Amino acid sequence: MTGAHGPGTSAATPDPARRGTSRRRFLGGAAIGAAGLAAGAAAGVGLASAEAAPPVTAGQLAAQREAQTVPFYGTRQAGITTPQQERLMFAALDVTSTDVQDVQRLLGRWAALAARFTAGRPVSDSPGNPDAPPFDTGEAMDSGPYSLTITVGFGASLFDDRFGLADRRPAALAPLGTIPGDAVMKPAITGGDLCIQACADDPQVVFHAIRNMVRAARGTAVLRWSQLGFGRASATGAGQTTPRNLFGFRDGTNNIHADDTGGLDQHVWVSGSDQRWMDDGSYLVARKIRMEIESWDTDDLADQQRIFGRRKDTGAPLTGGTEFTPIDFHRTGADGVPVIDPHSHVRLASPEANGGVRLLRRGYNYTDGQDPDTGKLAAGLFFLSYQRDPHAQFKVLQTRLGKSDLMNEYIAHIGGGVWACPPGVRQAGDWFGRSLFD
Ligand SMILES: C=CC1=C(C)c2cc3[nH]c(cc4nc(cc5[nH]c(cc1n2)c(C)c5CCC(=O)O)C(CCC(=O)O)=C4C)c(C)c3C=C
Ligand SMILES: [Fe+2]
Repeated sequence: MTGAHGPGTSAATPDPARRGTSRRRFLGGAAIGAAGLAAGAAAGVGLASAEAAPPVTAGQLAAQREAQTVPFYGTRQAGITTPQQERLMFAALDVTSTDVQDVQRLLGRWAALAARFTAGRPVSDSPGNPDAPPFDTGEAMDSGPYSLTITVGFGASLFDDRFGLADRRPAALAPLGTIPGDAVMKPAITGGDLCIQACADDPQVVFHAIRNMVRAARGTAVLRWSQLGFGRASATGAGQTTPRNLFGFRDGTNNIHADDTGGLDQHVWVSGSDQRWMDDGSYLVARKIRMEIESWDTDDLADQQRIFGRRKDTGAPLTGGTEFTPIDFHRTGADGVPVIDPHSHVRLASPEANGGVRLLRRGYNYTDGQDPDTGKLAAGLFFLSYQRDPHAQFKVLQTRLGKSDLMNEYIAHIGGGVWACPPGVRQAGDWFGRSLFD
């Protein structure tokens, strides 16, 4: 079903395998300089008494961070178990063409662009024709990749009767139905035929990636809604310190970490499902969750901690220990009352209360500035979660949380969606979700 020239072969998206101009040519040098210093320091151990290794400067560390790349090609998409970067831009798009070959070509163009952007390269190595708009929009021209990852997903609506894909829709992508707490989901920021999650350690790099991928969709798909995120609100890397959400609590302590391959295989990566094209993929459930931070800030510390079941300063469970001490859900106080409130967030979301259910959280804090109607800060958590089956995982947890989580007084789910993220793009010329169309 591939188009005559196959996806990804248009003039505006040259072969990503071609070596060309780096978005920032001198960065390689800067990174090698810093790495060289580190290697020199290691090699020079024997000489240490004679000559101390020069310290690595803040500038060199910043250059290293800027030059950092995450491999794009692979069996599984990056951006799912990749240690979480600092910045997010998320986009949901609707397909406007009714020709399935347009969709395939778009997925090929996106794969070629994603390969380039994640390597720190612009849309094209050519400056283009002075009488035509430039190939690349330019705002990341002086920037390295900053660990950019680009992850693409397919919404349930892509499997309607437009593209002949109805019988390829996995059971796991069937609509979740109404879940307690969903009453205020706004259609304008919910759903979408396609989604792109761009994560990097720089805000302009994620913006550039989404902007140019939306631009490359012109004539085939349009932007439906988007979201910027900052200050990763989950830890996914084993060595990452646990970040804080906008309620000020450590978030991600009990997440599935990148080195827990058994946990990831059990809870995150699809294998042997009813639609084999999804093997090595994962399902993304996103929720834009508004947080009433002004009222939260009037609540006393003891109550805030009761709501989560954890201490605000250290993240340790209220039953004692340090951040990573297992929670003792059976402990009662001298008064016979459970130390971890029966309606606390950690109890209701725990595997113990949900038949072992877990998911991988990858959320970001967000703010849309001030709410013009109320004057309050429009801020919250852009909850991103990956799993094998949203029905058996997200829905089970959110059904319990939506009914009686103490936190519900301070939050509202206002948008989001579910997308099937196919396996990885294997090599140049391959495209996102090729196995879906085979
Ligand atoms: C349906 C799933 C979940 C939603 C929605 C959700 C929203 C949400 N969570 C926080 C803050 C914290 N969550 C924490 C733990 C936690 N949350 C979920 C699931 C959802 N959270 C799970 C599965 C867990 C882990 C439970 C466990 O195994 O112990 C924590 C505690 C620290 C941690 O382990 O990460 C915090 C804090 C907010 C603010 C929020 C919506 C705005
Ligand atoms: Fe949570």
